[in-house]
Amino acid sequence: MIKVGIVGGTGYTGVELLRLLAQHPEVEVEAITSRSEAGVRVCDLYPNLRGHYDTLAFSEPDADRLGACDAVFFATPHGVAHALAGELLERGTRVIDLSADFRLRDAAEWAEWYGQPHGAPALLDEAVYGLPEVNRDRIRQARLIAVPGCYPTAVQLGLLPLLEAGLIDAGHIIADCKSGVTGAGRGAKVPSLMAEASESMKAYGAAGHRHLPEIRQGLGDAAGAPVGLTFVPHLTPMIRGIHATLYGRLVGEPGDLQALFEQRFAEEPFVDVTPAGSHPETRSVKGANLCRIAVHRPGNGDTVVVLAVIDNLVKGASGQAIQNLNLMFGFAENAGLEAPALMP
Ligand SMILES: NC(=O)C1=CN([C@@H]2O[C@H](COP(=O)(O)OP(=O)(O)OC[C@H]3O[C@@H](n4cnc5c(N)ncnc54)[C@H](OP(=O)(O)O)[C@@H]3O)[C@@H](O)[C@H]2O)C=CC1
Ligand SMILES: CC(=O)N[C@@H](CCC(=O)OP(=O)(O)O)C(=O)O
Repeated sequence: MIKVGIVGGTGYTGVELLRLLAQHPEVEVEAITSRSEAGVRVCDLYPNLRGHYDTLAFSEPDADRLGACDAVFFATPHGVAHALAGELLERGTRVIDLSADFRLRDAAEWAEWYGQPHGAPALLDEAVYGLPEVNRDRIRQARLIAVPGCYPTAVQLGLLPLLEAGLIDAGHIIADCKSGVTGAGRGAKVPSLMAEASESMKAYGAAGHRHLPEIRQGLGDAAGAPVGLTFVPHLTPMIRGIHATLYGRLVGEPGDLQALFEQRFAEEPFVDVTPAGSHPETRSVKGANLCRIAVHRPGNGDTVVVLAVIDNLVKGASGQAIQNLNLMFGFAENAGLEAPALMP
């Protein structure tokens, strides 16, 4: 058994880590932090966890307690992991950061998009981008993981086969994405109110969202050259889920696209290429650490359309974070992540 800590345990990704880790055979949650709920028992705030963590209580973030853990997850707003990660690594604790603090390789680009100076540029060289479908071997050796964002996970997985094979024009890619409201976190915000978000749908960030540089970085690696990407996120009246509709212009004759996708992900435990002609639904991945992908070529023309769905809190955050932990510690990659999706 290893001991883990969670910084930011009251938020949606924090409690999702707890839900998934309750089924993990190799992990014990040693510490969970919250400044606002310190002293409160986890099962009193989250009744779904009654019977699982009955003695575990939130505590103030404390470097000594966290530093006694084998690994610490940061499920916190941007900037928090910058301040604590270096000290934890020095104590021998591995760090898995669910925020964007270590996702961009360039500290100046991070500062530009996140509106504050990068707080730990010296750690960027060793941070590994935690997308196992691309970086599995590096993740196994890593001490510091930057878990990909939710939109970036769906968009990159959906486009990797096409870009790696050089089958689409990398200069003109479109990612039209929809998210459920838990993507905005648990903090009270007017756009997340039921009366604002239900029975309606809106785009946001069309002129430039902070996930744009992260997605461009990953797709550029896959293509071997900078990519041109239009990314437009939308807020939809779901609790969980990301739906990405991805458009690329084919260059030349692509062959069998269904076979290409099936072969690319044949060995991937958490990517499901759905049958030709299918349209995966967000509810088919709800609660599961899974990306389901369908590929279409309308009218046999020169546009390829990829549909990718994930649960933003699982493959888009906490499940993917645990997948990284499993690789780092040599556990079965699916430990704690075996539950199928919740339907209906
Ligand atoms: N929601 C999603 O779908 C996804 C979220 N992420 C990222 O994961 C991170 C967490 O997201 P989410 O769970 O939605 O966020 P929430 O807003 O729901 O929760 C944030 C948590 O961080 C704690 N916190 C806030 N400020 C600090 C601080 N300065 N020091 C220590 N703890 C702090 C809060 O508790 P308290 O204030 O009591 O200490 C709370 O527990 C974010 O970076 C988010 O962008 C990534 C992928 C998907
Ligand atoms: C619906 C909603 O507001 N979504 C969030 C992104 C979700 C997310 O988790 O972003 P990170 O992974 O980078 O933290 C947003 O658009 O900012």
